[in-house]
Amino acid sequence: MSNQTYKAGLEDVIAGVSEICFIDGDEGRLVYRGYDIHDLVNHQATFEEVVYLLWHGELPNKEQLDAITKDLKENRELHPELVNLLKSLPKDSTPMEVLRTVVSTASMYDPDNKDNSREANIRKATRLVAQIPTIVAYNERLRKGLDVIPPKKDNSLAENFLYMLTGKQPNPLEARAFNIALILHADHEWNASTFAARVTAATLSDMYSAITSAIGTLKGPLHGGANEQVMRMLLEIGEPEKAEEWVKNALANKQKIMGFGHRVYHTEDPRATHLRQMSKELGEREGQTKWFEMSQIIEKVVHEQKGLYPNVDFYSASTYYVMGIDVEIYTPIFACSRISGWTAHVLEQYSNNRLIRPRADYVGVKRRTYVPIEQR
Ligand SMILES: CC(=O)SCCNC(=O)CCNC(=O)[C@H](O)C(C)(C)COP(=O)(O)OP(=O)(O)OC[C@H]1O[C@@H](n2cnc3c(N)ncnc32)[C@H](O)[C@@H]1OP(=O)(O)O
Ligand SMILES: O=C([O-])CC(=O)C(=O)O
Repeated sequence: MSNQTYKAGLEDVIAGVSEICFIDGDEGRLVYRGYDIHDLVNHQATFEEVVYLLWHGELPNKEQLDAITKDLKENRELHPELVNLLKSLPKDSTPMEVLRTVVSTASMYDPDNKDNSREANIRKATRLVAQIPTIVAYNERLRKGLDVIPPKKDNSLAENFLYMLTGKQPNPLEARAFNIALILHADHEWNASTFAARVTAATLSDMYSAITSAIGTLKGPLHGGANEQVMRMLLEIGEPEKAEEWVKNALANKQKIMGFGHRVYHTEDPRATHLRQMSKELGEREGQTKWFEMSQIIEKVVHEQKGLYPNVDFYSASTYYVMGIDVEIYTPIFACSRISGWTAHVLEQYSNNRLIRPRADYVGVKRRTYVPIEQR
């Protein structure tokens, strides 16, 4: 074993085959089932269409889109015991801890959980995509001591999430921006959380266990947790005039700037192109341009000094902030979208399964003789 090569962090290692998502990290391209994300966004696709595409491999026709949209709408309500659970969790839990716990518990209330057929797994995936936004929005209301706002049937998934946060129907620009954000975060090949989901599924464990693994993995600040850290950084800097000096100091102190760098992209992350534009447009509309201005300064300095580009988390932070969304739920919002990709990957893993079990290059002591405790 020891003379085999390995890559720290499995960098660029191909760990399996997939037909779901393609990334060209040099060209900055992201493709879902053959469709470029720029095309999906520019043609104003809905998130529901993208969910269908990821699960089934084709864009839906009108009938198929109506059917998945109806299924997703009809499955938004949580089991009453899950609402009770949300109310009973410690008040200082983070929204990602709550999401991980409630999704894990939801498996016990899912009538299909003991059935691992593709049909049952599509029904479970539908419930997960439909209910994760409800879990996040309900918890957000409860966390603030407010009553929950039940989902509204005629809303799209994007509109409904924003509606459940405030009780107000979102304006069309916000709803469109949020729908785009959901599309952009939907899938990203074998990123850490998706890989965690696939490793769990590959033991033939159930879909909820796989998704619970994925949520725990997304939570970390090197992955989905970075979007919250970006906003905390912008809030700490406070004003555009302070941004350049702040970032230069941070870099001089070898600090990582959250929202920059990526394991796969060596150029602009194609999602950042849309999110940058959305952050600018929504900031102008809300009369809150300073977060975008600050972000632009940070982007320039980090690129000049480190040659790094913003990733998906950088401009999503200021976009959500000017939409009035609390920083604490930026990573759960990522999960509201990525659940579409996670479930697509779990379905793909089951359809062509092999246990995922790599080896470690053991570099510890090879052989020792047991020493009785009184002689140590
Ligand atoms: C949805 C997502 O998961 S997107 C990623 C979200 N995460 C973040 O935004 C956190 C900040 N970024 C990072 O920590 C990294 O860029 C990662 C984890 C995303 C990718 O990491 P890796 O591919 O392992 O790159 P690695 O950490 O080895 O960085 C390579 C070099 O760039 C530097 N670098 C990478 N990212 C950053 C950053 N954000 N700020 C400052 N320097 C950075 C590293 O310090 C390292 O420099 P060195 O060679 O002088 O030591
Ligand atoms: O691909 C990755 O490493 C991280 C990720 O999930 C993304 O960028 O969306």
